[in-house]
Amino acid sequence: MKVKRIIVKVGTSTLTNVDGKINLQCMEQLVRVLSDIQSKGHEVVLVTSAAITVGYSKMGLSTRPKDLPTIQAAAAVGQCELVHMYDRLFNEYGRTAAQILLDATDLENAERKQNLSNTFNALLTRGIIPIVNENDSVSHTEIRSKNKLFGDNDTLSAIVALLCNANLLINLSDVDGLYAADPKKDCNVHLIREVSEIDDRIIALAGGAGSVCGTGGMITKIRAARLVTSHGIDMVITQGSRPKALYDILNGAAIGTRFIGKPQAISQFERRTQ
Ligand SMILES: Nc1ncnc2c1ncn2[C@@H]1O[C@H](COP(=O)(O)OP(=O)(O)O)[C@@H](O)[C@H]1O
Ligand SMILES: N[C@@H](CCC(=O)OP(=O)(O)O)C(=O)O
Repeated sequence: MKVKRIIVKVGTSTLTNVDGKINLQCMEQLVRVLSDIQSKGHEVVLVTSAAITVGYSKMGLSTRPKDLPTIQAAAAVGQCELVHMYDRLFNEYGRTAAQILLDATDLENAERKQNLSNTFNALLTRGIIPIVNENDSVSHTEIRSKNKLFGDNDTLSAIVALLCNANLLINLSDVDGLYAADPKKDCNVHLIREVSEIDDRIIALAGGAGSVCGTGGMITKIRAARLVTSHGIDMVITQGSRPKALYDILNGAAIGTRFIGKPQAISQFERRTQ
């Protein structure tokens, strides 16, 4: 297996149970697989959602709050809980994790963007696993989606993939990949295995979020795929409840839906390791 720099994004629908609490079985398996992949020499960045959902559940609320201050308070509570659990689990496997919270303004400013890129490189080259989320308690681009560039963790994961010159972006969701239509609305649709061109036809297949806690749905995943593939990075969407599939993906198996990076654009990291 060639050494790769991999970004793995996991969605709220995968990481939480219906009551909003962390799905510990899923998180444990994911951390175990990521730790193992890292032991094999790969560099791993985890982009995690679920802070808001885990937070409002821990605050004793039964549904997602509607007002911004309470949503942002929930994000603060949930992020603390998420990172505490990730840190404990990565420690169990002898790994060191680090938290990075960012928002659009960090990337608009050249100096902040460079600092961020340097931080990722410093962590990754030391074998530390960055755990990334949008800084929801400070910014509200994600929550209100005013900013079209940023605004959800699918997009965030794509931006992190570019910033880190990653080789591969893997998006773990509650579906097996991109279907010909939303499989929660039409159970007869087929899974699309490979997409080499993200055109209007592909964009038209994508619907919104499939659960109350998911925010972007398939459309933000396709936009993320369009961003990374235009920079030569492949993206795979697959089922998050089976993290062991990550081994097969790294071995080149046809798992989920693979969006093929444009061949003319090879990432700097690829050039470094060729
Ligand atoms: N064409 C499609 N193929 C697959 N899933 C789709 C499609 N259109 C809409 N969806 C919905 O997108 C959902 C995944 O997005 P989302 O709910 O935001 O999850 P996550 O929390 O993983 O980001 C699926 O559960 C599904 O209902
Ligand atoms: N930053 C938010 C996640 C927003 C988001 O994009 O969620 P999802 O669609 O589940 O990936 C949080 O941590 O709750």
